[in-house]
Amino acid sequence: MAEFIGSIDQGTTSSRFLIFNKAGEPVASHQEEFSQIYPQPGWHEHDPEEIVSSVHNCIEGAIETFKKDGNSIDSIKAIGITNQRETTVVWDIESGEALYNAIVWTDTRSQAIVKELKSRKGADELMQKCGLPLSTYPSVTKLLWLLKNEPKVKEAYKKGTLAFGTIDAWLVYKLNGHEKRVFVSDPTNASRTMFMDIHTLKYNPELIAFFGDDEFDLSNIHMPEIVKSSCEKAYGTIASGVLSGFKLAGCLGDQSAALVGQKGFDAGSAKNTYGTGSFILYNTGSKPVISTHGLLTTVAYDFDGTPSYALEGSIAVAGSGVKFLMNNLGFSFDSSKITELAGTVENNGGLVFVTAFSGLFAPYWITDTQGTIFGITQHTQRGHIARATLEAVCYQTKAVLDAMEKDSGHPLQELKVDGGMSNSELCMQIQADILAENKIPIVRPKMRETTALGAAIAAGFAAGVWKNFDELKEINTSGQTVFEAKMDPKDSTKMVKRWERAVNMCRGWLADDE
Ligand SMILES: Nc1ncnc2c1ncn2[C@@H]1O[C@H](COP(=O)(O)OP(=O)(O)O)[C@@H](O)[C@H]1O
Ligand SMILES: O=P(O)(O)OC[C@H](O)CO
Repeated sequence: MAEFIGSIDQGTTSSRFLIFNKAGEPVASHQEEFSQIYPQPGWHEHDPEEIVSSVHNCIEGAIETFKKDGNSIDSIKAIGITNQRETTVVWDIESGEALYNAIVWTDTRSQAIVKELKSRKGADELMQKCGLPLSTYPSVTKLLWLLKNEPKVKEAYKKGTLAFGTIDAWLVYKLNGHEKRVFVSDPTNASRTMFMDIHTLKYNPELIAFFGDDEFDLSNIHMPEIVKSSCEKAYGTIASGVLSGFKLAGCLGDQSAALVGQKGFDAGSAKNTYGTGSFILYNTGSKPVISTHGLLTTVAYDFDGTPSYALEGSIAVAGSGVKFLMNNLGFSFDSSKITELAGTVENNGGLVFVTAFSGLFAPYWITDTQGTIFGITQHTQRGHIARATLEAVCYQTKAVLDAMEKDSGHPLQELKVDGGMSNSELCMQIQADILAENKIPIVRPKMRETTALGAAIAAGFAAGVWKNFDELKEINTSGQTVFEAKMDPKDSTKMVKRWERAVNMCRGWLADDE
């Protein structure tokens, strides 16, 4: 009988469920967008219950197609989970009820907390221990904001019933049903909290103590047990719906999942996923490399207790810039039309859009700024703004790749790409052009659901559908598109210099009390 693997992909803007065959081809899928809640400038929330119900809906939708095509659900051997990382959920371990909306990774409300933490003794050593710099991005600062500002959260802390988790932990907990109390997280997700020691893949009491204070001892909060990314027993089974009783057997944060789905298993291979944000992961093998050039150190995957690590360049705004032009400025109703609009002009017309909606992440880490457009004249058209929005991601990608080259000492051979925005041919060509001096080809696979594929691989290893990396070799290899630079490197270098000038000019826009 044919064997299939299910994959839950819980992203920042939508949830999906895909079913893959052993050749790594998706045979059925369903996708659902959910609400983006922006209560104040800089705040970004999701409803945790809506996230769970969107996942259930996607499972039901994909299974309907799967069955209609004559397949039996008994041929689904296991289910993997991949998810937006850092996004923070707090719930009461006694009731299983969420105590606040999920605070999304893009949210910058914890800026004052970050500033205070940076002044504490030991702040300089955090990076060596957990691989992340102090910023509003990791989960810990969101948790601290909730403890300090939300009475229900404080109350649960005092009662000793406060549970904290990233989206993977919340989903596994809810899919299993509250009664079973399956409370786990994998190292690729746990490494994004700042509580996990990047060297041991365990919670580090020194890190937990660093973030506490006289009022809050964080060791009193229930945190998920960290288990391998691929594991038949730890993740439990789905408790309700059409896949009730089916095993959850793998879990990876979405950016790690994309690296796995792109089969970036060799040290030196790298991918960029252009989704809501854009995330470049560079496999550094079995040793964590701590960046001295503004990158993060993260766990790439841990299938069998011998983890692989990656250097990461996190860019906060990619597709969300496209969505901003659509939803806030009314430029179009469809993402692909933004690309068309950008194609109506030959160049950016002198415009640089620093899309710093959450400040600028890697490799800059600038917090005292906001989105800024430079170079507007009477000549400026909507097409120029659309083009500058696409270019912003590509400039930041170049800055990250240059930092990776410095940290690793090796130039990158090729950049594998995926994610919603990689559907834009124009954007991928701009990317290749902006990298003209680096001569890095952009390689886009035909099947671009690589994040979901990565989670399916994690679950498939646990269920014995695949046994080793060699068996994955042929998956998703045909029909790739390669984008090479067409621009003269002298011209792209000029563009990059203008971008760097714009980045420097936007520093310091936000005053201390803003
Ligand atoms: N043709 C396109 N051109 C530009 N952006 C696109 C295109 N298609 C999709 N996108 C953008 O990609 C993003 C969705 O990508 P996806 O990988 O699904 O993100 P996520 O996993 O973060 O939810 C959206 O922000 C959307 O605007
Ligand atoms: O939703 P994405 O694909 O932009 O990914 C979100 C990241 O995991 C945040 O770190």
